[in-house]
Amino acid sequence: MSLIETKGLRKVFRQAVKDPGLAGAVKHLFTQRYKDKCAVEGIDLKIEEGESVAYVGPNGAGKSTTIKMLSGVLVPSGGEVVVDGLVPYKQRMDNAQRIGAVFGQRTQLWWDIPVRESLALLRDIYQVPESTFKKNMDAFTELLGLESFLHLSARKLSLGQRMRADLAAALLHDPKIVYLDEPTIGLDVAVKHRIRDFIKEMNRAKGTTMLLTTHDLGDIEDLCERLVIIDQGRIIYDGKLQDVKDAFARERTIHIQLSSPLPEAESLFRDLPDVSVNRPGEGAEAAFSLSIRFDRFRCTASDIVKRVMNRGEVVDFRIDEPSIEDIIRRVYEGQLDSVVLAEAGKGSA
Ligand SMILES: Nc1ncnc2c1ncn2[C@@H]1O[C@H](COP(=O)(O)OP(=O)(O)OP(=O)(O)O)[C@@H](O)[C@H]1O
Repeated sequence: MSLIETKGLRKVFRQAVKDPGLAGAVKHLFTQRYKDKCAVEGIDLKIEEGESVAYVGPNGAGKSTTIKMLSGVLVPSGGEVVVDGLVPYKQRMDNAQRIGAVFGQRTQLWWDIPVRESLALLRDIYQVPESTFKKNMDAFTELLGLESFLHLSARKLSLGQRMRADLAAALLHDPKIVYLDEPTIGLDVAVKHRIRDFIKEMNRAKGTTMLLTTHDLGDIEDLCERLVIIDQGRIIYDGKLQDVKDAFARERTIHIQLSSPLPEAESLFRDLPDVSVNRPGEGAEAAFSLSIRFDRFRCTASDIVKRVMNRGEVVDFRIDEPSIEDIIRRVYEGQLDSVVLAEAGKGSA
């Protein structure tokens, strides 16, 4: 059995239907109307020990609801969920010992006491042995740079400091699984990198299984090999991040710097389909540089560079990798349907 396994997992919320304005609120007091909102609609998910999985989707797709069911906060309306052999909503205390959770929008630290004391309280709650506590505190203090604000209360922390303290709090008891809900939201680039490095290190050194929800595509590319895309409560893609890139980002661009101008470079590629040549920059600079776009399934980067090298001296070149950002945006916008995505997933799993 996988470390995390769900079968047909569902969650239906009962939502109040109110007419707008004060009149609507008053009317609702007397004649209550409700509708069912299916937030998660039959999720089948298997996550193995040590995996790092990105769980992404547009706003309202059902990501947080899934994580809340995995962590035992919400009781499912249907289906099955087993995490490390436990049913989270039935065995909440045992489950809590094995998981850690970071919610970017909220903190689990006590608002008015110094971070150092919050962490000591968590040590007692989770009954972390003193030697583990000390080892983890030393490692986290260094990796996350906690020293300068351990004496401050959570109330006084900046967002980046708070997030680093929250990560330490979530991992203090060496959980097998960590749920990260938007762990880098609103952070500057330097703190983001620090947090990503820390997550990678925990996954690498301790084999911690990570399930990450994020709208930050840098997080996904940096931290996860597996991508699960959810939309309207259903999984529409589950496979390797690289497969999605391969299927939808066929286009590559090689930027070449030349030692002398190369006129009519277009003629070098006449026999190759789907190759186009641009000259970035202005004036003299444009004469020395080429940007060549090609379909990597129809020809290779070395084909392109070789042809240029036969006619001129190449000083430098770089290849632009496809960005996952555009692909996921297209999925969100419904441009790529589930059939096409399923095709991309063949060969993963
Ligand atoms: N407690 C609740 N009561 C009623 N409806 C809810 C509740 N929690 C979530 N929902 C609804 O369920 C759907 C899924 O919400 P969820 O928070 O899981 O989405 P999400 O994918 O995490 O979105 P986001 O990226 O915006 O955080 C939404 O339509 C939301 O309005």
